[in-house]
Amino acid sequence: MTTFTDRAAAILPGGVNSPVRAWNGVGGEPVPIASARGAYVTDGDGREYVDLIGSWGPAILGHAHPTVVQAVQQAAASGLSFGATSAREVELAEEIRGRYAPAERVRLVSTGTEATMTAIRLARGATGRAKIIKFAGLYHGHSDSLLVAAGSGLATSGVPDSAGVTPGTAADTIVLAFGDEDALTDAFAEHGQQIAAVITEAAPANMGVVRPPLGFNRLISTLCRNEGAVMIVDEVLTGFRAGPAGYWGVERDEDLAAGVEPWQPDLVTFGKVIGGGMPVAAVAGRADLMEQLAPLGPVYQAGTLSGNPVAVAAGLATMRLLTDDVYQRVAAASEALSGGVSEILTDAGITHAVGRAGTLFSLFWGLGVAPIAFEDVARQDTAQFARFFHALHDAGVYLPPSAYEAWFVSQSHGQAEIERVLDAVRAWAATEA
Ligand SMILES: Cc1ncc(COP(=O)(O)O)c(C=O)c1O
Ligand SMILES: N[C@H](C=O)CCC(=O)O
Repeated sequence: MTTFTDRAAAILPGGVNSPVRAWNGVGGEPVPIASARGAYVTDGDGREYVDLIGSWGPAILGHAHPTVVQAVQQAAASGLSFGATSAREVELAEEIRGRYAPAERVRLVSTGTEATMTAIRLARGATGRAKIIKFAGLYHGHSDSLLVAAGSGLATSGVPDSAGVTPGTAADTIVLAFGDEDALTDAFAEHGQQIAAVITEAAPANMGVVRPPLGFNRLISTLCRNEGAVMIVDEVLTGFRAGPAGYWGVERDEDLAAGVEPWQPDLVTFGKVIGGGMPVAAVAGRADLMEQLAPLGPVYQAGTLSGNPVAVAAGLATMRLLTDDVYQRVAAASEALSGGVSEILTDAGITHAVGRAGTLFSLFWGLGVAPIAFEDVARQDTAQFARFFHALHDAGVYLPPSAYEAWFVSQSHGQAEIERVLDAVRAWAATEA
């Protein structure tokens, strides 16, 4: 009998439309998902799972929030796409700037990949320089110059560089170990006048979740300012999820509490949450840089469906629902789940570490200390994670099928869902110990 996986694999390369959806990192056949509501996804056979993928980040309110669904339905009834600016695009951009002050100007695009690609082009156009610095294990989407030593699906596959990226393109990308202050300072000493930008995830979350070492983001900001380079902070994943003002906001609040002037990104990229599950992303930042974009400036960027009215309606409704109460519930779920899982593993003598950045977290398998650099992340026991993944899946919990991805909770993950996950972890730990 032909299975769904066979049918998908016969038409979609690898059976998927994005590699992280395949189960290459854990083995086995992915089940098709038919629907999602709140903290749950349901497969084609009607089996329900507590969902910890959350569409890889957007579903912070839980799936199919009625207010968001209604906003989408109303917007769709008024026309699917205009190809001209509409009021909601301005409102969404204002909503972003109202929560994230360095986003002085905002250009809406459709994917995080477009946002980071545009940010790089803008930095190069504004500085007249070619080289960029990125950190090993961090993922910024799939544009050529960023597909070097990348995290997420590339780390999962064990092949962090992509075929098809020319040596010339890759040569302009300098790769450094995340958190290595000396390497960063040396790179600026050697290439200072050639460096257009440093791009970093506000907190890495595509090689597991890594809290940046104290002062590392500030050092990037200082070196960029001193050398005339652009600091690009990628908040596609962390933006409006790690905290109300992304992970930048977490560090800003810590700085303010310590009486220190917060550092500022020059450019910042968003995606995921700002689209509420629809294709919306953004590049934003300092007005003088952003005004280098066409039609004001010489750096070209465009998109037929950029600022699509239906997608923007989902993003705007989502952003407007993101109250302090939502963030408190997400933080409580994240704390209860990460703390609960860790306690069970510790009691069972299973070596692990928890990586946390704001409300984001992931587990590192076989490592006693949360890693910072990708070379340490890569020492994880991925075989143990694969056993864990399948045991939880059998028990009705859908984890990201990779040891290199964050676990995504939402405001809908309450006590019942957390208990269901912890029961499944307890049962697995008893067999594994
Ligand atoms: C930090 C980060 N940047 C960029 C991207 C690319 O976004 P997209 O998948 O929407 O192209 C992702 C996720 O995919 C991401 O996590
Ligand atoms: N880790 C990726 C983004 O954050 C997962 C999304 C994808 O590549 O499909």
